[in-house]
Amino acid sequence: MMPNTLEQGGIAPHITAHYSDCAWRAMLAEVNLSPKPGLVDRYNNGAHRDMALEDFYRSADAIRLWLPRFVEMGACSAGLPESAVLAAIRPIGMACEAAMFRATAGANTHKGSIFSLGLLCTAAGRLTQQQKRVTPEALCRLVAGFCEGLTARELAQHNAGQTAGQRLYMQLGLTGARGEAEAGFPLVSDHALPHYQALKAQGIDPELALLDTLLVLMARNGDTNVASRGGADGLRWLQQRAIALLRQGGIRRASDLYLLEEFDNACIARHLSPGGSADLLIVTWFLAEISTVNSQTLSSTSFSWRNSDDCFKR
Ligand SMILES: CC(C)(COP(=O)(O)OP(=O)(O)OC[C@H]1O[C@@H](n2cnc3c(N)ncnc32)[C@H](O)[C@@H]1O)[C@@H](O)C(=O)NCCC(=O)NCCS
Ligand SMILES: Nc1ncnc2c1ncn2[C@@H]1O[C@H](COP(=O)(O)OP(=O)(O)OP(=O)(O)O)[C@@H](O)[C@H]1O
Repeated sequence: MMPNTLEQGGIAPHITAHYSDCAWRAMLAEVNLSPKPGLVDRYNNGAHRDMALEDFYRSADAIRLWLPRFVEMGACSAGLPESAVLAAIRPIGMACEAAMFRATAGANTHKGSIFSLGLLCTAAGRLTQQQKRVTPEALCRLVAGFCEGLTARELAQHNAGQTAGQRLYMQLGLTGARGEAEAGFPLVSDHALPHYQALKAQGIDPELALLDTLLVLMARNGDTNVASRGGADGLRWLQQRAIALLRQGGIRRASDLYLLEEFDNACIARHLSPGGSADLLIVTWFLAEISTVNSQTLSSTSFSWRNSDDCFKR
């Protein structure tokens, strides 16, 4: 199914394109970032046997077609209570997920990213329609509003144990992607985003800053991807290793990258991949990019973004 064009709820097309392109570039920035522990990147497929870099590009391109629909739905539903919005965007999320699985012949490349970016694009559409400033704080607060009660509804009360996330809530109490969204992405807003921005302000190369920020997320995140493969022990091991690397000084220079290659090899040997932290890194990049764009420029200019190849070219 191809996405339908919805009535735009009054948002100029270039603004819809800006937020959806930002989300698409966030996915490319994450997957191109290398070397990442356990994850698919430009160097290898990490601890994954069913997907490779090209699948991520195909997946991101398939998702790209659906991202404007989230922004538009956010604008169209701007008069509804926040609690009604998730139900309005779920069919778009499901269709986008189906498009991702078709593009990758069944591999789960971006399920968590669709969920988080879909919510953020919807929030951007709503704020724009309401003529409010689109800031990281406002976006995260709105996502929390859209997801209020989600953990209780889908994990605590009606948990059929069908998905990895539901099973891990029953086994370990992890709330995964739902819990992070419902809390307004606190790992991103309180830790990853300020960390990434502070490193860049110190003049650290943005790619190294983003790799260090991935470690910050891995050190704290109750990642259901890691727990579904390695259980509580695997999650603890991965968090401890990220904490140790950060305590040693983290990733500041190109000469530190071998530490991530060693971490990658150890993750591959244990068959562990921090997919949830990768998703939160995508959220971090998206919010960092949003906060650098002046909203007045946005309302008067037509954007032509860089080609995907420009994202973290080596
Ligand atoms: C809520 C979702 C993510 C449920 O998936 P599931 O039950 O498997 O939960 P789980 O928490 O394991 O999340 C799935 C993915 O999220 C990511 N993830 C895992 N842990 C975390 C974490 N702590 N923080 C953020 N993301 C995480 C991973 O990539 C993982 O593969 C989602 O697939 C879903 O319901 N999709 C339907 C589409 C939809 O609702 N769209 C509306 C909003 S766009
Ligand atoms: N670069 C990346 N490499 C791997 N996973 C990523 C990357 N970026 C994001 N992810 C996230 O990780 C998830 C994929 O993880 P995983 O392969 O463990 O899931 P699965 O296929 O459902 O489980 P399994 O492979 O254990 O059967 C996706 O939902 C995606 O959002």
